[in-house]
Amino acid sequence: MDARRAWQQWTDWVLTTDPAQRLRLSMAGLAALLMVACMLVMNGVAWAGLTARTPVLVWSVLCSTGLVVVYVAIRSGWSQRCADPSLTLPQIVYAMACNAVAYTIAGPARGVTLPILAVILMFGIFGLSTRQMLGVLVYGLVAFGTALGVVAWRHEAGHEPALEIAHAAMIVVVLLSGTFLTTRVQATRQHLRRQKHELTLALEQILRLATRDALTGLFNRRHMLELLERELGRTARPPRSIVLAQLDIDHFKAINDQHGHAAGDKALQTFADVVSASVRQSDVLARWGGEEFVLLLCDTPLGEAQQLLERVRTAVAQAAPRDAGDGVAFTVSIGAAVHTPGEAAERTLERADRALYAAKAAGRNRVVLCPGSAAESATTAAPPPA
Ligand SMILES: Nc1nc2c(ncn2[C@@H]2O[C@H](COP(=O)(O)OP(=O)(O)OP(=O)(O)O)[C@@H](O)[C@H]2O)c(=O)[nH]1
Repeated sequence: MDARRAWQQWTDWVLTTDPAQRLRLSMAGLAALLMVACMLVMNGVAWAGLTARTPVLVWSVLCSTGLVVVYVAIRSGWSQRCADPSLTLPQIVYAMACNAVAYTIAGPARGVTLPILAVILMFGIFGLSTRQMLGVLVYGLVAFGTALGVVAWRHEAGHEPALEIAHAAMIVVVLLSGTFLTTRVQATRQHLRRQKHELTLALEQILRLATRDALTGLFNRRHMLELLERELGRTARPPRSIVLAQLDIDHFKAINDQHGHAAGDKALQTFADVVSASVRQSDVLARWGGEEFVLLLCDTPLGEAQQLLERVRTAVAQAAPRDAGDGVAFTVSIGAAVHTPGEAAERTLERADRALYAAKAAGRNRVVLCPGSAAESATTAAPPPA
């Protein structure tokens, strides 16, 4: 395979692989580089005659096997079945075991393994929980305690009790600082996660306040106008049939006057619930202000809209006495207009409003449709009451 094709394949892989998986493989690659550097140092020590070559060679084979196993487990996707697909804990446990063994076979050069222990622990800072890191601390103390014991027991070349005590102290310091740093980083990450969660909730609330009516939970006028502009501004072939309806509760002032403002509020909520339950999921209902509401019916021919609005009117008349409290009954008058392609939302709403006036003038509790274009409607809509 030529270099250009290999490069192309690699860049394709980088572009198509999930970023989290790429990060896992990069981290595993970095750990592999560290192990390879460690193996080079150990083999250099052996070649320099400071220690026996065979144990170092066997150790190198074991380290390489571990690297290959981890790489295959991550690259094949197998590791994604695990709670931590980066396999941070197994990698750290294995690397520390290799490091402790290196300490016992490196002869007088065993001090070189200690900085490597510090680097291994750094990998845990972002990937391990505080509990896991405490486990690693205990495991490290046992592993390196055993390694120090083995060196002392074998009276290795260059074994100096004072030097071993210094090594032991260094190992304890490295393990304790690694654990301390991990707990600090974990606490900071937890704090950031909590803050992020709070910000998300605050943003959701701001969005709700900006787009919803506080009393009924329906969209507010401002948001409905945005929706209308977006929906009516879309061009479609053939043009879609869109109907806009204005709904106004009849004699609402009387409800407030006879039953109090709280009963009026409850009636508005009941009205919103009843109408929402009577329309389709795709229809959009908004509180326009006071006891006025606007309903957007997309992809709805006039005949179908008439049936739907009649259903809404009947549902309101039937449901109100039951849901809004004793004696609070009300009806709704509805005026609707078909949107003409290219017409501004305000114009269609004006025509729907004129139809609403006609419904009120004709005795309320009824649906009046204003079919056709703006020009046509001027003749078909009933005039407002004198
Ligand atoms: N309880 C309550 N009342 C409201 C709210 N917003 C507006 N109103 C009241 O709604 C009433 C509207 O009265 P009008 O505009 O005279 O209309 P109406 O009595 O429904 O008469 P028609 O529309 O002609 O059938 C007023 O008394 C407002 O105070 C609200 O949020 N809660």
